[in-house]
Amino acid sequence: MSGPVVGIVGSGAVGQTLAASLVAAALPGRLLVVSRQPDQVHGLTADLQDLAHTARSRSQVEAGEVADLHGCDALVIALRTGFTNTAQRDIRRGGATANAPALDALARELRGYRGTVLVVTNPVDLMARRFGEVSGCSRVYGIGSNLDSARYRLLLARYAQVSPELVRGHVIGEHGDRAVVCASTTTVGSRPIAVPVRTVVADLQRRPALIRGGIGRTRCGPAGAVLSTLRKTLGLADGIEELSVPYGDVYLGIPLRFTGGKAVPSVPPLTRSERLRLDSAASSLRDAYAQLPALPERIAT
Ligand SMILES: NC(=O)c1ccc[n+]([C@@H]2O[C@H](COP(=O)([O-])OP(=O)(O)OC[C@H]3O[C@@H](n4cnc5c(N)ncnc54)[C@H](O)[C@@H]3O)[C@@H](O)[C@H]2O)c1
Repeated sequence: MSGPVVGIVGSGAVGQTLAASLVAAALPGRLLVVSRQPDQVHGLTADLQDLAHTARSRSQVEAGEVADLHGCDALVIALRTGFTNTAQRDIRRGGATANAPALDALARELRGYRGTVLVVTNPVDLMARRFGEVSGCSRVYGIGSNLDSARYRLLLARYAQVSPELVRGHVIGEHGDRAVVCASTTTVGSRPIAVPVRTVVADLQRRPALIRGGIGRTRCGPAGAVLSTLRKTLGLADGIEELSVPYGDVYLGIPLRFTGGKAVPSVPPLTRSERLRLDSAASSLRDAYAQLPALPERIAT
């Protein structure tokens, strides 16, 4: 076996699609799948082993327990506890109260873990912060703003009728209703472009609903965002990912430039109104974090 060892926690829509993407790309030497439902994990593991064999992938796939995750180079947390999301606005924040205790329990078991942790569980900016604070892990990144940014570049390329590779631009802040479009620094073919911000924001907000309406859950986009981030964090590729990391006293999405697996913040110059929107996202996330269920006394940080 050669190649990094990657663990996935959660074997639902995102976990399954991600696992299949990783095996098809032959990124992990070994892939460990951990979840709450043993039947689901064992079924998925067998299916992925079939994929590895048919696609001639070198990835070995195994079911594992949380304790086994300490041996991984990178972990992806894509769990979702059972709850009904009734939120009409701030939909991703609807899972905060339900998911936080599961993240806490996992974080406690992973104290001392030294690898990379990618948090996918929503609301990702709050869950990444919670996981980072409870576990003490230093390489915790929330996935979401890079997916927003990829969608943004795709939509702009369609408006401008150019290839998406020609579009440069970021969506930062919250992976949610307070995402900030960095319109002032967006370029197409190295030239500034007048971004139709309202149209873009409306289209960005509609896109997850469009996907959910058709296939129940978003899964392929997040899987791609994780795959791309794993390559950067494991030092297999250099480049920029917009990820949720500590920003002042909160976590929110900013561009990080990865070189050889090491990240340096690379926030573009912001106009006054972009800066105000980012500050507003930070303030709202700070308030929402304070509303999360309290940590048990003995582990409060
Ligand atoms: N950040 C992003 O860009 C992004 C995109 C899409 C989805 N998400 C989020 O990812 C999460 C997963 O979404 P999904 O559609 O795969 O959900 P899902 O309900 O299909 O799957 C959730 C999985 O988590 C497992 N699970 C539940 N509690 C667990 C625990 N305590 N320990 C281990 N496993 C546990 C379940 O058994 C199930 O396998 C959700 O929070 C969703 O909102 C984030």
